[in-house]
Amino acid sequence: MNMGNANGEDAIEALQAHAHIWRHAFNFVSFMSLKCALDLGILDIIHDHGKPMTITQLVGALQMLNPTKACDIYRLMHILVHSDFFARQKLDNDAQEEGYVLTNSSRILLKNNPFCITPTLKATMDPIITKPWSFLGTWFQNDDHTPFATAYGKTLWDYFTHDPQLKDLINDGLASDSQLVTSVLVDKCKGAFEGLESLVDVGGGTGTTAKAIADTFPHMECTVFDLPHIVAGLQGSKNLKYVGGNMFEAFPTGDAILLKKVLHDWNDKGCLTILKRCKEAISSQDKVGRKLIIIDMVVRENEQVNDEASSLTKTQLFFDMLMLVLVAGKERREEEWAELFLAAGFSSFKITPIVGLTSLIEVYP
Ligand SMILES: C[S@@+](CC[C@H](N)C(=O)[O-])C[C@H]1O[C@@H](n2cnc3c(N)ncnc32)[C@H](O)[C@@H]1O
Ligand SMILES: O=c1cc(-c2ccc(O)cc2)oc2c(O)c(O)ccc12
Repeated sequence: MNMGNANGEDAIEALQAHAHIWRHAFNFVSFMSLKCALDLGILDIIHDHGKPMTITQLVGALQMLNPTKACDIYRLMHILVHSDFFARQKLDNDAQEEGYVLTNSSRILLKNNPFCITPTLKATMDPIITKPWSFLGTWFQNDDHTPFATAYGKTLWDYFTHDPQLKDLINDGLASDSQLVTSVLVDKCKGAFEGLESLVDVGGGTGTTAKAIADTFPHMECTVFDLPHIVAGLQGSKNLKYVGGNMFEAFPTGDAILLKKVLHDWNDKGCLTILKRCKEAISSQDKVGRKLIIIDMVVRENEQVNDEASSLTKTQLFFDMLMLVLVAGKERREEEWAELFLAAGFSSFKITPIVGLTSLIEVYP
């Protein structure tokens, strides 16, 4: 673009640039509008209505709505239709009048959907979690560990100790996120677990994944290992137990160690320490078939073959930024994983994409 001497083509380019910039600058509007729809319970109201719901019916059903704001609900719905969280449908074949219905992206947010990810979304949308993003620029210029630490003067883990509500919000979020991945895992990736007599889910949180594995493989002894305050008071079952401790020190051994969304919380140095501990733990077992199983993202940077692949990569990069802002972790590309495995002394690995953003990585001693 010629900066000094604007002509018609320059102006068109500038207008396109404006549109591009505003579209990105206002990405938060879809996010906040969706948060508002969740806060007002609009998704469940439209679902419970059972057929396309007109704006008048929706306004009538929003019992807490201040009547002076009723005329603005259509504006909220307008942006959410554009963001593909709702669609408009004719009330019936002959009718002119339209009503709102849910789309695939909003159905998964309904309370009774078994794969509901609303808790994860609520955690990510919480003002305590969104505030550190404003400190990203400051963080690049200071010595703090994370933008979260710049915002609050402490790590996310330390924040949890004085705000158990935030801890519960994030843990519920991670547990809800586990449901979908885990159900695909024990169905489509069953082979990865077959033949294992014992498995330790290190950083296993409240045990959503290990419970599903223990139920699918009743002969497998499963252990959930996490920080003492995370597993305190949790009840195991016949083939599932909880153990508290610090994974940087020691953890129980088994035929397989599982690390699900644990390594993305740590920088390379932290990951290397955890991976070396895992290598020691499975190497101490004198059996064939021992392995480390990782469930995490493998960022697919060079596969922009179509819009869907490119949008998947972009979402993975968003998560990468989330890890940078909250916990000094990162989402890794295949080459980055390979380097870590090699440095920790593993001999080989195999990646199997599970669903959407996440992959299963089997790593061999
Ligand atoms: C992102 S969460 C993943 C939880 C679970 N694996 C999942 O997929 O939902 C990371 C987990 O690592 C645990 N963790 C963090 N530091 C730990 C440590 N030093 N020792 C054991 N667990 C730890 C956290 O408590 C948390 O449950
Ligand atoms: O707020 C989060 C969200 C995630 C998360 C959710 C869904 C995914 O598919 C991947 C990651 O992970 C988090 C995390 O690991 C953490 O330590 C704190 C917060 C979050």
